[in-house]
Amino acid sequence: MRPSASDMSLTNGRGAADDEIIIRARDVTVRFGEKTILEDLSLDVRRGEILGFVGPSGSGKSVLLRTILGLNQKQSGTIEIFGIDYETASDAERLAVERRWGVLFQHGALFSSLTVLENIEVPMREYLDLSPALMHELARLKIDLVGLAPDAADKFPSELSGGMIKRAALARALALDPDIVFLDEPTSGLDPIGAADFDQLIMTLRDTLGLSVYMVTHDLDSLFQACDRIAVLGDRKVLVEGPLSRMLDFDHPWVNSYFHGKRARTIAAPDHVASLVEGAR
Ligand SMILES: Nc1ncnc2c1ncn2[C@@H]1O[C@H](COP(=O)(O)OP(=O)(O)OP(=O)(O)O)[C@@H](O)[C@H]1O
Repeated sequence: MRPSASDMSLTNGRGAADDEIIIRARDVTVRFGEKTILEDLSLDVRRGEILGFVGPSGSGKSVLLRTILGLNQKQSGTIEIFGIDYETASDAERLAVERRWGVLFQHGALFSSLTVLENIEVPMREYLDLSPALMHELARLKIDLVGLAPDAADKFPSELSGGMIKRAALARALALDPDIVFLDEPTSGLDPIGAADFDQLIMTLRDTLGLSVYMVTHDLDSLFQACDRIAVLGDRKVLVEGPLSRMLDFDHPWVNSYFHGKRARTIAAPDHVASLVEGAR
């Protein structure tokens, strides 16, 4: 059963007890031409936590995600992931880091010409040296892990619902048994029950696999019910990070309107949480 919103206002989840920092960003500045997107930004992600990353549209959430993944250049600052600075790392170190993360890009980003099984096998082919039979077997385990029916394996993305696409993309992100997954807007486009189911899956994976989760989201339900900690991006840096209770106490116009707005008040109401739990059954 999902924890209640009031439970979630406390520091919670297995990550809270374990302070090991697996991503440490310090004083990160990213510019595109004259435009500064991130300036002296610092952020920690701890092992075993679900960190929700939120902020106004266009504030730079995707830019930060891409910068952590080494897909964007930064002008200054450092980002260590598993204690390794990806930018200055050797090829072997980079490979080792890449094998420990999985990414679910916005809209799933599955290869449309490949089946679900083949999509999940893409990272396995890239990073592991396994026989086709073993890869098939592992890919089928991932399909089961994310709650898809076995017959999803042979379907193409065009044959899947939005929720199934998210799950298939998550299965691909989990292909290498990563320590951390990066999720960019994982519940966007899902109906509330589908989104609640997906959040529940993420929480189960955190609890059973000890997975750390970095989740960019606009979804207040996810922030209130799934995230152990939240970080808010604004004014080119992390304005505040901590459990939900910290967001609720933090005095900043955007943070106030987001976490105390009408929609947030509805979500925080226990009846709403109960109805979501009931609906997800
Ligand atoms: N490669 C790029 N070149 C130039 N500008 C870019 C590039 N990538 C992102 N930007 C700019 O950086 C800013 C932040 O974009 P980003 O996509 O990170 O916002 P976001 O917070 O993820 O927004 P949303 O919540 O709407 O997805 C935007 O003004 C965007 O136009």
